[in-house]
Amino acid sequence: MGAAADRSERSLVTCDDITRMYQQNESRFSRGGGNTVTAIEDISLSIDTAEVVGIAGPSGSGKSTLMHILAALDTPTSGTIEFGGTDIAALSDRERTKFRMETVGLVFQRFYLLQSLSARGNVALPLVERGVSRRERRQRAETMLERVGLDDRVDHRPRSLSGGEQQRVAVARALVTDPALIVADEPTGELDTETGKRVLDALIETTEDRAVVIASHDRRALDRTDRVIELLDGGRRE
Ligand SMILES: Nc1ncnc2c1ncn2[C@@H]1O[C@H](COP(=O)(O)OP(=O)(O)OP(=O)(O)O)[C@@H](O)[C@H]1O
Repeated sequence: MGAAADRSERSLVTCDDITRMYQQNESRFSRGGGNTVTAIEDISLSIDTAEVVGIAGPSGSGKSTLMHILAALDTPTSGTIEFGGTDIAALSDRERTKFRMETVGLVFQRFYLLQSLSARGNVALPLVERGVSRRERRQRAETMLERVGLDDRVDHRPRSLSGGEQQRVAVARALVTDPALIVADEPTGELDTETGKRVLDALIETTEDRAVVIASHDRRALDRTDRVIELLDGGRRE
């Protein structure tokens, strides 16, 4: 599908012909001389506000590469990505980091929770750099933990929580800043059916005013989305 045809008035994120290449075996002694791997090629897509979009495709098809670009963690080698009218590739690294912190919530399969902090402390962390007062941070973190069904676990450290509970803490942390976009890479990967469902409930329930993108191999997760973008060998499968 062409970029123009895939665009709508309510578009939050628009990618036009994005390609991401990686240099392999690059070293100081063979600068630019390594093999080039094209992870994604000429992908165009648009994501609307309040949409839940799945990204599917076999291993190596480019899902994670696309998710990193959608999350403004990485930029394409060519093509453009616009987020609410902002050209992401035109930002400096510092500006892009600031933009990401204000706009995107990340949920990855490895939860990246800090072991030294309680569940509440982990969820409150993104609010520290925003200058939110300690009292309000605690309150907002507890509200968010309640929303994901962990109100009885607020004082627990991550290592005393199950995998599913840790993933729900990660979801609460991604939601606490009220981001316009949630980018979730394999959020239910290692979870049993019931726990996976709870994680998805927490992610999807709150989508009235935000978009959610979920990359997954898990059919049960993809079935919960509004539509699925299928990748194959770095391109969109038609
Ligand atoms: N940093 C990198 N350096 C070199 N090649 C990379 C790099 N990251 C990804 N690739 C390559 O790009 C292609 C797409 O990888 P990507 O991780 O996006 O796929 P994926 O669909 O997420 O796979 P999986 O489902 O296994 O996680 C693969 O061929 C991979 O080997």
